[in-house]
Amino acid sequence: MFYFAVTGSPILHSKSPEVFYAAFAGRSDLAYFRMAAASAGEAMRLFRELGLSGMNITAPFKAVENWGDASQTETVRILQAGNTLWRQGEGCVLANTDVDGVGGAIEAQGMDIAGEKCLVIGAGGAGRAAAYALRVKGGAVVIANRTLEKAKGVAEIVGCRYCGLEELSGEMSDAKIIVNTLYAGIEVIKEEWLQEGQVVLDAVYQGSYLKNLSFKRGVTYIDGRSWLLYQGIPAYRRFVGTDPDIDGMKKALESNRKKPLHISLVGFMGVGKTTIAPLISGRLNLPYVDVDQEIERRSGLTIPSLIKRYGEIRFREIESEVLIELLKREEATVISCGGGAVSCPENRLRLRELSWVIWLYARPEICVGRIEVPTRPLLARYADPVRAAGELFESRKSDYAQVADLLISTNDRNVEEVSEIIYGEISKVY
Ligand SMILES: Nc1ncnc2c1ncn2[C@@H]1O[C@H](COP(=O)(O)OP(=O)(O)OP(=O)(O)O)[C@@H](O)[C@H]1O
Ligand SMILES: O=C(O)C1=C[C@@H](O)[C@@H](O)[C@H](O)C1
Ligand SMILES: [Mg+2]
Repeated sequence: MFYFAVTGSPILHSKSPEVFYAAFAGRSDLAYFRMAAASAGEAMRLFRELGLSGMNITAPFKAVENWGDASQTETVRILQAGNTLWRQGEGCVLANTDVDGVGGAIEAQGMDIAGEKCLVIGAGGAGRAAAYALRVKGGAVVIANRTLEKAKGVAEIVGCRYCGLEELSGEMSDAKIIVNTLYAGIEVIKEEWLQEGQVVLDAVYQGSYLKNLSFKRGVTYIDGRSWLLYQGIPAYRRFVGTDPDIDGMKKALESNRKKPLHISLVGFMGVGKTTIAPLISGRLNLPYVDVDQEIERRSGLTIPSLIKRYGEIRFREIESEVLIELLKREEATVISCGGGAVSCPENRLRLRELSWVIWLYARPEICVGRIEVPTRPLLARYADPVRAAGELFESRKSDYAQVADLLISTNDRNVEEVSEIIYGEISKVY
């Protein structure tokens, strides 16, 4: 099994998993998920700990100083920013496929960049890549940023002009290609500054104000999905070593997943599902149900005595019935699952269809440290429960990875901190 992820903050909005699963074209040995992280350092630790083969990196983690250990491609060295990390031998390589993304998205519209004035707004990792891509293709580039020093720094690297945001209206008047790399919600372009014949490429791929403005002004609008596609193709080649299903990727980008109603917590035993569910429920003002507690309530037996009396197979059937019934509720609910619920394919299918699936992760030895091993039928019989937990986790890892919308590590954070991250991510998409 090979594991891939996309990391950034926020990250739940990312369409990279949809695009990569389409590119995988049904290969069952590849899994891809979103990884929440407080810093690039945390993302790198998780990359190693989870044995990932590759990772896409989005804002705000693209700066090269975050990925000090990785060797760099020539473009990364020039731009000091990267978005694609993969394993090579004992080490990792960092590349910048945003450069391909910008060129590909504009050229797919049949547009020539050479000789055209190009205005790039924002001087973060994506802005740098855009300015460089346009410059390399012969565009006359200007980079605009709120902090002038940052724009100046990029201009020096790329060999282009720079300006502050107060000069935007003037610079836009004769620009042909305008690239927005600012976060969704930051609106700096006024409608009257746009003119017919211009092309706007947006890094944002959902709910950008520029889409509507461009439509009103007769401007060609290319949304971030096209950029995502053309940066994803070379990233896939590096990750997998073969060509992706590009038509499948395009279709995946065009289709919008129906927003699920519920929020489910999955993950290994002791990771914090039961403890964190009521905290999220309080934050989002939604009811919560813990599947294990619900089974105990209905059966009048504790989970260990239920397994002892009827066996694990029967327990799994009951768990599946209860979980699927809860997922079919019409009222949005926070559902905390038992650690093994994801092993059943039908459960995984339903979880994905009907809920945002949050994978709470902690190293197996941390999980074991949090539980009372003698009360756990799946671990108590082993002389070395940490080792047994490690093996059980490995055997379920692909199930968690394939079902998860979002991984959050509980290794080094308390339950309130975990709950806040989930709230922050969910409240942006819910
Ligand atoms: N982030 C954390 N930091 C420290 N302790 C934690 C953390 N998360 C959970 N715990 C503690 O670990 C123990 C196990 O947590 P909890 O019962 O919520 O796990 P679970 O994921 O529901 O496990 P299971 O799959 O066995 O039901 C509890 O005592 C809880 O207070
Ligand atoms: O939203 C996303 O998933 C991404 C956006 C861009 O930053 C890309 O550069 C990144 O690789 C993935
Ligand atoms: Mg529990």
